[in-house]
Parts: sequence; structure tokens; C-alpha cells
Amino acid sequence: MSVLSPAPLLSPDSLEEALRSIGAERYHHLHPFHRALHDGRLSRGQVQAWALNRYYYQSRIPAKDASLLARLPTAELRREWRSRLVDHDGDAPGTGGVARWLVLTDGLGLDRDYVTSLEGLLPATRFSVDAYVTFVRERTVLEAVASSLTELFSPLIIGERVSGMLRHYDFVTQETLAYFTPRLTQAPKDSDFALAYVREHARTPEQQQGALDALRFKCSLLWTMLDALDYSYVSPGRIPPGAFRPS
Ligand SMILES: O=C(O)c1cc(C(=O)O)c2c(n1)C(=O)C(=O)c1cc(C(=O)O)[nH]c1-2
Repeated sequence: MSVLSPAPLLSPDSLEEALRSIGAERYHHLHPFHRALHDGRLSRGQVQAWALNRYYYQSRIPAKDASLLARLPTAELRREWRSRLVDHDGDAPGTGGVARWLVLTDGLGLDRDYVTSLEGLLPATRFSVDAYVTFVRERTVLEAVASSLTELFSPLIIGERVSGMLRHYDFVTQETLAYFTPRLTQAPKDSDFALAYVREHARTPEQQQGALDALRFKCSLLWTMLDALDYSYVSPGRIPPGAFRPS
């Protein structure tokens, strides 16, 4: 939006269209590292680096959802949002999305204690994920909910990823990628709710721009994480000190 002309008030349908076009232009399905991952152009060590770094994202998602849950004003909203905590943390040890992500890192041959120690993370992964948790904690509830709307676009990329990785990598199995199967139903349920919330609660031009900016912010941080993987693991000799080194 130009700084010279004030933003117009959009209808809920136009707002949704603007949100969807941000995803079409900026979501991480377009990133060269994802294209390489899904097309089978990465080595096992590069796939390990992706899974190890992405573990930090997965592990902080419940923390960001818990901070948002605490600020939601009604039982109805909190009931809806708390299902995300169960999806990620499970309701018993060894269940939930974070535990399933560790099945993926196990399947790729990474040591679990090393993954969960976070010692091998890229600096940019840490900063990006922490920026997401801080954003959700500090911005309005509307902006926080809007920042989760990248999930509108994740089923598409998950479908491409699972079929591409199974086809191209002999070190990847259906069991290793089991993390993604429940996401295909969880993500649409979560993003339908978040989208309905944003359509209803973004009632002024400023609130609508805040929601659009929150989604742009989220696309940027997902993009940054892949930039860092691309820079560090695709060109030789660029792994930062202390970060994971494929053997
Ligand atoms: O595989 C992916 O590309 C992808 C993307 C995203 C996303 O768009 O943020 C999420 C996930 N996966 C995911 O598994 C997940 O649990 C998740 C939670 C959230 C969120 O912002 O609350 N995004 C995502």
C-alpha cells in the first residue's frame, strides 16, 4: 500500500483475496531450497540440516500458541485454540506433532539428544523462530491470529513434499514422513478458524493492514529460515561455527 494514499476499507471477501494473494506471491513453497528438497536435488546431509533446523520451529509453535491462548478473551476462542497445543504437544509422552517430528529426525539418522539440544541450529533459524514467538506475544490478538494464516497454504506444499521426497530419496520412508499426514487435516481446520476470525475482526483499514502485514511478516520469517539453509548448506564452506555439520 502506498504511503501517500490511505488504505481503503475492504469487504471480508476482498480482505481474504488480499491475504491469499500474499501467500501466492510469498509463501515458502516458492523458495529454491524447498524446490531442491522436493525435487530430490539435496544430499542426505542437506535434508538432515533442514529437519534439524525445522525442529526448532516445531518445538516453539506450542509456546507461541500458549501465549496467544492466554490472551484470548472467551472460553469459546480458548477451547478452539487449545486444540493446537494438543496437536503439537500431544496429551501423553511420545504423542503429538513435536514428538512426530523427532521420528522424522530419527529416521534421517540424527541423534535425538543432539537435535533437542539445539546446539546445531543455524543462527538465522534461532532468530527467525524467536521473532515469531515474540511477534505473537507482543502484537494484537488479531495480528497474532493473522500470522498463523500461512497454514492456509501448507497442505499444498506438504502434498508436494511427501510425494517428492518418497520418490527421490532412498533414505526416506513413509514412516519417516508420518509427521505430515495429520497436518493435512489439522492445518485446514486451524486455518479455516483463523481466517473466519480475521474476516470478522479486521473491521477498520488499520486493522486490515495490520492483518496483511502480519501475514507478510510470517512469510518473511519462513523464507529467512530457508535462505539460511540455502546459504549454509548448498554452497560449500559456509556452515557457521558451531552449527550442524553433515558427516
Ligand atoms: O510444512 C510446512 O511447510 C509447514 C508450514 C507451516 C506454516 O506455514 O507456518 C506450518 C507447518 N508446516 C506445520 O507443520 C505446523 O505445525 C505449523 C504451525 C504453524 C503456525 O504458524 O501456527 N505453522 C505451521
